[in-house]
Amino acid sequence: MTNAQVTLIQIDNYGPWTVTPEPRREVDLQTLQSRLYADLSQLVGNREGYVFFTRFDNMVAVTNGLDAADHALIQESVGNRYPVTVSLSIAVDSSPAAALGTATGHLQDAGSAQDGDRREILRGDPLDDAARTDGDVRIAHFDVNDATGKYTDQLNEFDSFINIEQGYAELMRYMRNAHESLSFFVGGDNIIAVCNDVDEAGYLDAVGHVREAVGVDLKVGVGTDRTAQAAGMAAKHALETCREECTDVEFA
Ligand SMILES: Nc1nc2c(ncn2[C@@H]2O[C@H](COP(=O)(O)OP(=O)(O)OP(=O)(O)O)[C@@H](O)[C@H]2O)c(=O)[nH]1
Repeated sequence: MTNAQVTLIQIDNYGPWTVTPEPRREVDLQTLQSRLYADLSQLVGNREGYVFFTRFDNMVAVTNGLDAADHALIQESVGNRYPVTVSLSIAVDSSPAAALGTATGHLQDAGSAQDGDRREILRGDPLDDAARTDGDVRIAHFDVNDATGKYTDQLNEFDSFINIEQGYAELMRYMRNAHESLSFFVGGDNIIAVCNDVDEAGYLDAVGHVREAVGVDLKVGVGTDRTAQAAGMAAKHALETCREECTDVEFA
């Protein structure tokens, strides 16, 4: 059984900050958000986790292997580097969607995202080190078949983007509803899903659903390990096997 440790990262009181004392320049907000994501990706990545940018003001991380002290250090580091602070909430569940739901609940209980007094909350219980196994994190790395030939080299960038985003929108909803899995667009034509125990038929259904709904062809490599990065790397190798064998789904 998988045991995903998910951390919700939320910028504290960000909405009011973006308009105080008057609306801040959009380019500065975009720069702050992308730099914060880059720093978090490295801070969590150095400890074998993954961070997904989702809406930038809220980000989702898979943090198996990071304990409470690691989270506190990351929080402190952000507070020292940025004009904003972040709250972190951790939860563990065999269902990634349930883990994120629990983590979100802890933070909502502590106050609103736009509450000026709710800052640098750190809540939740990381997975006990003794309980960790090589089966804790399952990552499915989805990739569009021949995105270059079908979209990038054929269409203008915006129409390519619409096709990729429509594939993403269908997949994220399907994986969320059918498999309690969390899927994130990570650039290019790539989507990384944090999954629970989905079998081959489940992935084939997801790929078939997206093909039928919006005409986007996907393949997927699946990896399982103790940490997000190890599982993610195994998933990438499985994706290479899909390319070699011309298959839709491969497990590492
Ligand atoms: N984030 C991320 N992006 C990638 C990765 N591999 C490729 N990309 C991006 O995806 C784009 C398309 O690359 P590919 O998926 O290799 O190309 P393709 O034309 O779809 O070919 P096939 O996948 O072999 O069918 C690249 O331009 C990159 O932007 C990856 O592992 N991670």
